[in-house]
Amino acid sequence: MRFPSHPLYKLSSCASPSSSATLFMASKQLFKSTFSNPLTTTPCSHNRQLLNTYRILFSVFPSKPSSRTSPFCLKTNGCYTLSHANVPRPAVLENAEERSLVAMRRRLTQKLEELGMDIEICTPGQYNHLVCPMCKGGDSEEASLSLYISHDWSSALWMCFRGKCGWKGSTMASAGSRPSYETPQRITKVKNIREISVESLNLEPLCDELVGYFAERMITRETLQRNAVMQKSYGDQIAIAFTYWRNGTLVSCKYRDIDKKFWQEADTEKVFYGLDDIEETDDIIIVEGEMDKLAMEEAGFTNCVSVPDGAPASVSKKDLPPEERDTKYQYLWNCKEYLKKASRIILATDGDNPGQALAEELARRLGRERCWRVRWPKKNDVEHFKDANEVLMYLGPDALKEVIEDAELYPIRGLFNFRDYFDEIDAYYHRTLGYEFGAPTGWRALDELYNVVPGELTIVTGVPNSGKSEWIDALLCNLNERVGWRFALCSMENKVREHARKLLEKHIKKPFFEARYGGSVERMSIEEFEQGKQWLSDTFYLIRCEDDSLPSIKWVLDLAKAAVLRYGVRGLVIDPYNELDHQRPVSQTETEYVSQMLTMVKRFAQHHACHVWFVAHPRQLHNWVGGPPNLYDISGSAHFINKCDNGIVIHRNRDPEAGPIDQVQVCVRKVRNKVAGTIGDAFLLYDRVTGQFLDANEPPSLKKK
Ligand SMILES: Nc1ncnc2c1ncn2[C@@H]1O[C@H](COP(=O)(O)OP(=O)(O)OP(=O)(O)O)[C@@H](O)[C@H]1O
Repeated sequence: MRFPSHPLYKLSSCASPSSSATLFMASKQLFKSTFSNPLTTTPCSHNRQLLNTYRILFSVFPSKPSSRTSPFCLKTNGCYTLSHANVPRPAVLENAEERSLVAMRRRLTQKLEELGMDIEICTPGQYNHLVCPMCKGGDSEEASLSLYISHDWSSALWMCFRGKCGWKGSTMASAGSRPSYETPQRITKVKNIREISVESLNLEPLCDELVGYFAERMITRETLQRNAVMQKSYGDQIAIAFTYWRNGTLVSCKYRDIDKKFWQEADTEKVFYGLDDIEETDDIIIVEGEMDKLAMEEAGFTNCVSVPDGAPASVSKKDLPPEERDTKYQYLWNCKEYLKKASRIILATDGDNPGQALAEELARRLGRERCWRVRWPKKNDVEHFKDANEVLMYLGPDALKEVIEDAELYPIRGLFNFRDYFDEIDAYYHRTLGYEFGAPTGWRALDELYNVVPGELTIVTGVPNSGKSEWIDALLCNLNERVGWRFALCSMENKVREHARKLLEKHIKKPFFEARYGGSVERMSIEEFEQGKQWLSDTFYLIRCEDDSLPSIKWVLDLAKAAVLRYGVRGLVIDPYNELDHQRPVSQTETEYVSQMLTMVKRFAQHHACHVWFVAHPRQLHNWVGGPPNLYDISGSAHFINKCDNGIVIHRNRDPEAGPIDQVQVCVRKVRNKVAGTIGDAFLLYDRVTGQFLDANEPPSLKKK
């Protein structure tokens, strides 16, 4: 039957004085108690039905649950409470009965464990809740499997309460008996949708006290009337009844008690609450609860619907299921005719994580391009208001209206506006990010041309023996000395001890050994050496393949990521490129491979704000006449020069007639970021004794004996 005058139903004509007296008493109950009737304590009709099924099923067992705890007693948040009491184990098996109990328990345990149930914390004679071995509790990993083990461990019966799974079965401890169970049902469709009416559900007009309850939440009598909010009596207790309509016909009803426990009429159609309000509307607001839908109306928005089932715990990682298998969001597909014309859908779900997950799930299904989202105003310095009803209650209808008017486009992954980055751009402008101009190299001549920006990639090349590795080491020492950076080193050609020697010489500015190359310069003392070792371990982290295999770029970057996260390194050296494992699929050219590899390196650099120096050799130069090579000469691909942020060629003079033999030319051949430098050549002097690089006009800081 149809609700007689919806939406013009007059609540004021509701209760007679006598009935309102009864209701007043009843509502006292409502305000302080939970319902004694188990039907009213289940959160949804589906579970209620299952409970009924259970009662019938469990009557086949001879022993009754000993616990007086209701098998499905509800926590205030609507979750089932679990009993984790341990089963007492007899210390001594005094008689045959006890021995047989232990044997049965062992056999039953084994059978259940074979089915994947972990029953260690289960108590016999009670309903225990476990993670279902079939569906693993879905995305939220809820303990959805209800397992009943008989008192004497002779049998067990189970059912998974997840709509998508529904796995159920039973088994006996007796030898030879096999468990019987049905395969999980994949789709739970509401079969045989019931025809309901206000009369058949025994719905009543709201009593004054409930109207008062809504008034406290700033929901007026007019709004309640327009939405046909009613009540239902359960013995001496009452619940609010939110009526669900489609084309003026009552299709479902959801009840709520004062503890915010919800349950819904069984076998009714799942639709949005307030569906008829969005017929033919271009703009639609979707909220997470009936109270929010009513709150929106107070702010002047009737074009609003509420989802019927609340929000998921998190966004599903799976692809969207086909419509007919999308059980959790059936209500959306059932209402698709109403939604398809909407050009703007404002997702005004709760500001908490489930609310945001719901917004994302809705946007995935409705099409992000026509979705908008709201930002709930601040409650205080740390918190925001959670939903529409909270905003209405604390800030009033105008503030709620403003929230909706200020709705912003729902973000589409990969599609941005500069506005999305304003915080970052502001920080860049005000130079609060750090190293916007790059960290200086420590050489006056070079600082004009090249500065080290976090997140950039520098390719370093030069003919063999030109001093590439030495120069990078010297640069790292400078950076550490000036700005305290630490580094991850993947230097495959260096023995660890030799690399340590080179770095220590640069740091201590004395030769490591008393040997020919040191000439008359004093060797570093044991104290200096010990202090240097401490500096080495505080400054560098080594990425090395401990077996003979070549490391892949992915392997190197994964370890570098660990070094960033664990030790806060700001730079990574990969020296040289050709010592990495470069196996590639036959279908891929070297050029494609290099491009892909450099993309990975750049992503790593940007994501972790870590500068990467990548050493690559030039290809064999047949007609080399002693000049610095070109960046396009790098062996493998032009992508090295194309993809890097900075390209540097290290070149040294080997002809005494052409100039000083210790002179090093640092050719900055590419600088993408003009803030950090420009192309040009800087000249440094190499001190072979200490491995230091010095500005050409600066005398080496050598200590003579
Ligand atoms: N300007 C220079 N004058 C003299 N010797 C130098 C100069 N620069 C580097 N060397 C010496 O050249 C040798 C090789 O240096 P380094 O390993 O840095 O070169 P590289 O370019 O990385 O070589 P490769 O391409 O073989 O890896 C070292 O012994 C180093 O001391």
